[in-house]
Amino acid sequence: MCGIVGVISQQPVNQLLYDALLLLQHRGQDAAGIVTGSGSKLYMHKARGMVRDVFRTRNMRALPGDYGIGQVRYPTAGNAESEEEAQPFYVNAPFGLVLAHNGNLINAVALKRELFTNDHRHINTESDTEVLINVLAHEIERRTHGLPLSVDDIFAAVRAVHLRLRGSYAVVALIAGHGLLAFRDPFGIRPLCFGTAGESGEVMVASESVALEGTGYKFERDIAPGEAIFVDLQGRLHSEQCAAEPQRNPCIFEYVYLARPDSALDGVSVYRARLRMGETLAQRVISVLPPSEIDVVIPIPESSRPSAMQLAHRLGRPYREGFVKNRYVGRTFIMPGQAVRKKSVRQKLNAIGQEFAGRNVLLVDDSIVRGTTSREIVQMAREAGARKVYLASAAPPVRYPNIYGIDMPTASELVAHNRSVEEIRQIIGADVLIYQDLDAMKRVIREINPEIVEFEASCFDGCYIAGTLPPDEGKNRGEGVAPNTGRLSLQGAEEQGQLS
Ligand SMILES: O=P(O)(O)OC[C@H]1O[C@H](OP(=O)(O)OP(=O)(O)O)[C@H](O)[C@@H]1O
Ligand SMILES: NC(=O)CC[C@H](N)C(=O)O
Ligand SMILES: [Mg+2]
Repeated sequence: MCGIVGVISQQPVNQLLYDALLLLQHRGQDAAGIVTGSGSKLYMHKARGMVRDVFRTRNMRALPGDYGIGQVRYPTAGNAESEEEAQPFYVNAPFGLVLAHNGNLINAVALKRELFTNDHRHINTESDTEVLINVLAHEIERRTHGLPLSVDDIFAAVRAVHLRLRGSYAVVALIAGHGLLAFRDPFGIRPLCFGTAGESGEVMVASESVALEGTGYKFERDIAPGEAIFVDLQGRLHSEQCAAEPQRNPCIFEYVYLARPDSALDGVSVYRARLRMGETLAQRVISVLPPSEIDVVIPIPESSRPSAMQLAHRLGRPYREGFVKNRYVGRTFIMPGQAVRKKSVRQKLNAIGQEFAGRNVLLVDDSIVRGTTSREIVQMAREAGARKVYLASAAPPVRYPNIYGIDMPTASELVAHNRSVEEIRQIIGADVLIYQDLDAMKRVIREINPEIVEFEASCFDGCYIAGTLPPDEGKNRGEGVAPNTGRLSLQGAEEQGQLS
């Protein structure tokens, strides 16, 4: 996941984009970038770091204009350390195009090769997003060739883009002097919605509804899977379904962890989904442990709170805040590198001794992925004097890699991969370990919006609806993964392109 935003206004948009990115900061902490447009001139600033660090006053002053896009990055392809891979990306032809992307392409290596051999386009970084912008640019260029750009050309280009890309992509792009384009992959894996403000048709597109609400925009609707919308500089909104067979399969992990609870994605309030997950988890707990064995239910802040609260309510046991979160430490799961993640758990969370001393505690987390948090937390609960430490996860075991925009690309790093619940329990060191049931979780979220027929839930069920990595890349995954990061790498694609 990453956070993306785009806006067309009649006023300067630099502060608006900054504010929206701050509201999306939980989706990406590694890099941030904004591009604004004034007439047909584009202005860009992007760098590694959190929003507050990347944009100083002088940078903000250098972003004039009344339309723009922004991104906060959580790298899932290429190199987290590369400043160049911060988004948005820019290509000068046709017209001047900038683009920001949330998601992950699984055929980026093949596309890079194709772009080089057939389209004579050079990709200079390891980022799949640079591939994406070049595919879009090529498809727009093919349709215009020196002629003025029409809305039909734009939608025809998006249709062609859908045919070439595999994987997940929610996209915002500016076409200099023309307007704002946004589209979502045919499965709608990553979220994207838009809202309006004022009488003059100001439009904002964002990954999550919280970015609209927090900046004074009225949520209009989600962008449908496969749909594209184009807003011209006068604020006229055009939309078209550009995929042949769209189907709504939102990523279920957004509801578990990625999104903010005060957002609604694809018609589902994330907060409500988390409360319901707490209810189904309570049923699992009751089937394993009599509630009388539990003295207190304690959430592992931040994301597990709604589920833990509802679970405690269902069990009729007290809910207590046993861990205090240092608000100046970011989300640990989306930090790059295991060493920094491990260190950050202790920096981030501290136990309140009296909530643990002599008690049987049920700790609740939203998910257990690498097990970094759980291992540390269980140990901290014991150090604080807990008699028994039970652990419940509001998500099912994460057993398979995610290749659609969550940075868990290798199975071996997942604590639940190829392990029984008992084996995981021993590794984590809990007295009892209880997981959510996948079907129950899907059912309760689907009850909130029955239009969602299926979810993208590959990290739980190993089913990859938008395709898997090609066998050679799968085989080379160890090598095809950038050193120390575990992320997919595009290295070598160009050489192969040159040879063919
Ligand atoms: O098993 P792990 O690999 O440790 O990953 C899972 C943990 O990481 C996340 O917390 P994070 O600190 O990122 O964010 P939060 O404050 O939103 O809970 C998630 O909420 C779990 O607590
Ligand atoms: N998490 C994401 O959405 C990542 C976007 C893109 N694949 C990148 O690595 O920059
Ligand atoms: Mg957490």
